[in-house]
Amino acid sequence: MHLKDIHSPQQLKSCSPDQLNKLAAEIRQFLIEKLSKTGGHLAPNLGVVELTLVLHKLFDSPKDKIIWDVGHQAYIHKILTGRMDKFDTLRQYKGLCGFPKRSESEHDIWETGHSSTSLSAAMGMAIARDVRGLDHHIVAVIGDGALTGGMALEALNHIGHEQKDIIVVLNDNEMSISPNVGALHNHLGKLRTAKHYKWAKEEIEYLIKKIPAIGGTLARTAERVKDSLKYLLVSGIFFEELGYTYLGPIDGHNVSELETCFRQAKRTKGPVLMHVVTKKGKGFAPAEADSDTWHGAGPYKIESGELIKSVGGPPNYKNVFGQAMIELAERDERIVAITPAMSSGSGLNSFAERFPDRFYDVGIAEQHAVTMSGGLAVEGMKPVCAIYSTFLQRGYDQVVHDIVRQNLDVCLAIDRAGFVGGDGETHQGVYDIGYLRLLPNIKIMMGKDENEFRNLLYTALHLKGPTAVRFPRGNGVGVPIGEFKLIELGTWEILENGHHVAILAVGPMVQLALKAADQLAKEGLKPYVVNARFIKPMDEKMLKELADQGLKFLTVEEHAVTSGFGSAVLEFFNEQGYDHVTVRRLGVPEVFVEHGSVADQRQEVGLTVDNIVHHVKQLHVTERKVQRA
Ligand SMILES: Cc1ncc(C[n+]2csc(CCOP(=O)(O)OP(=O)(O)O)c2C)c(N)n1
Ligand SMILES: CC(=O)[C@@H](O)[C@H](O)COP(=O)(O)O
Ligand SMILES: [Mg+2]
Repeated sequence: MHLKDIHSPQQLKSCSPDQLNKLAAEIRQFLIEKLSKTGGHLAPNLGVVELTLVLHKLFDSPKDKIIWDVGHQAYIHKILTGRMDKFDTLRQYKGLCGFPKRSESEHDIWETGHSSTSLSAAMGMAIARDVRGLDHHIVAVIGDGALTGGMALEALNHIGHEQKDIIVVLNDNEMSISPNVGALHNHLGKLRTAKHYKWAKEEIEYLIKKIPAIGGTLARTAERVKDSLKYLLVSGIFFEELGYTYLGPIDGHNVSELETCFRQAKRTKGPVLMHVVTKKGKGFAPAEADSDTWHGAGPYKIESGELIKSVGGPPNYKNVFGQAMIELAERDERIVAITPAMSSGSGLNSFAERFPDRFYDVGIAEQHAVTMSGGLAVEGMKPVCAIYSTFLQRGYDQVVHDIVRQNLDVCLAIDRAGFVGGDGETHQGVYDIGYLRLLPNIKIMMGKDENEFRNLLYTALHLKGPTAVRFPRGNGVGVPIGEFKLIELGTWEILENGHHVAILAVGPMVQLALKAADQLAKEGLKPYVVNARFIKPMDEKMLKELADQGLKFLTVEEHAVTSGFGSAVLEFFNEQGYDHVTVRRLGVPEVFVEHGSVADQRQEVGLTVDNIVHHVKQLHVTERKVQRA
């Protein structure tokens, strides 16, 4: 059977291990070829080819539920469930989602993107199954990185307590995006090397009982031997003490071994922890050698493994951040950088090499990262918690309860603020202004370009109390990088003087606003263009001055309109008694914006030069109507 013949997982049921191995080779070739054009999460997927094949051979999806934690490694699952022909559109606008998507297939039983949710979802599904008297299997595939996520441990604890029939497949490749961290990771390391402790106790009993004649007696005796044997061997005692039957470590690339273990897991009552050891990037040498880089890669040349990157041009914001952090840490030994498992993505690898004792990758643990930053601050350090906007959602109570309420000097460096492109709806950074600006004490800011971003980071580190410095995914504008300079808190910048309408733009939207102003000038219209670089506190003096001129306002932000910067402007004028000021808000409506390019996403919601032009003109028209009335 060839890969092109597979249209349903049912076709795998009759495949021999040898046939599955041949399919695995075809799948790897398919992934390497397709992703060389589209980019995507190559290394994670190359590591789970055999695992996914055996899962779909031995379990009956969608009756049996297969959940993929993070879900970035579900490409083979998608290939085997009828979506192979869509891979040319992977992570593209209106194309195949890079994560499980319920609307794509009945086999995508649970949508993921953020890490560590699979076990909680599995528990919910298991309770539902049992309450309804059903008997299907529930399998959650979770990586060693995702297992460091707090909610995964919460669920692991609960499942063990309730003794639910759930098969937890720990896909252990020793890697998060970067090398995995933590004591649990170290424990797994011991288990990984325990080649002799291959089977759970049931399997030992099963083998002993097969010994002719004396097997039965021996089995009873073996109870004591086995228990002592278990303690003698490096065993999954951590998991077994939590109530799991531990099976492993298992070679995650050995189809026969995987089949034997999954068959054993299927007949085991109660929760099972299958410890599967895999190689991230397996089958593509560059990805095996550097699975951090190839965790999520852009297009590349297959032969050389060379990533196809645009050379020259403006610097990437994450690199601007990383460089700025090094320069700032050289000046101030109190500065400490914290990242929840995103050191590469946050541009902090060089910082980590330069200041190893002032850099902490805490694992996929956003809540811990935020509160640990608070601990650093109360002891006089200057923590910079580098965290994607979307992942900060995971640590929100810690921001409220631990940081802002205590008014601690913590700087939240909020990366990927705005649209993120291919990761799509689970990763858009479009809510943080809304969930932060309502809090007392916090200052929120976003630069119009990479140079101002540096200066705002510098300013934030000189302010008392909590700060949030937002910056987008992708490249800057290409402006010269100057010396650090302080920017007065709460001051905006008028970039274009004008009349009738003031465009108040945040971050990258400033560039769109300036382009719109250029277009409008050709038609004799000249709006103000204001760089609203402080979202909280706003430049209230300037707002009043502009309103007193009778101007109308157009706010532009790559953020949810509801609760965003534009709402803050509306609230301000309302509270200040400016009852007749017109404010139009451009931003992200109350929809989840799916994967595609950032340009696609902006186009979809109307964050475009043309739409800004349209709204300024519209405000002029209403202006003339009011004058005529
Ligand atoms: C809450 C959250 N934080 C961070 C991330 C970013 N992230 C995506 S995959 C990943 C590493 C996952 O490691 P692991 O679970 O071991 O899977 P592997 O890539 O090794 O297969 C991280 C940190 C995320 N998706 N969700
Ligand atoms: C799957 C996941 O959550 C991460 O791999 C994420 O895709 C990284 O995003 P960036 O590519 O913006 O660093
Ligand atoms: Mg891993």
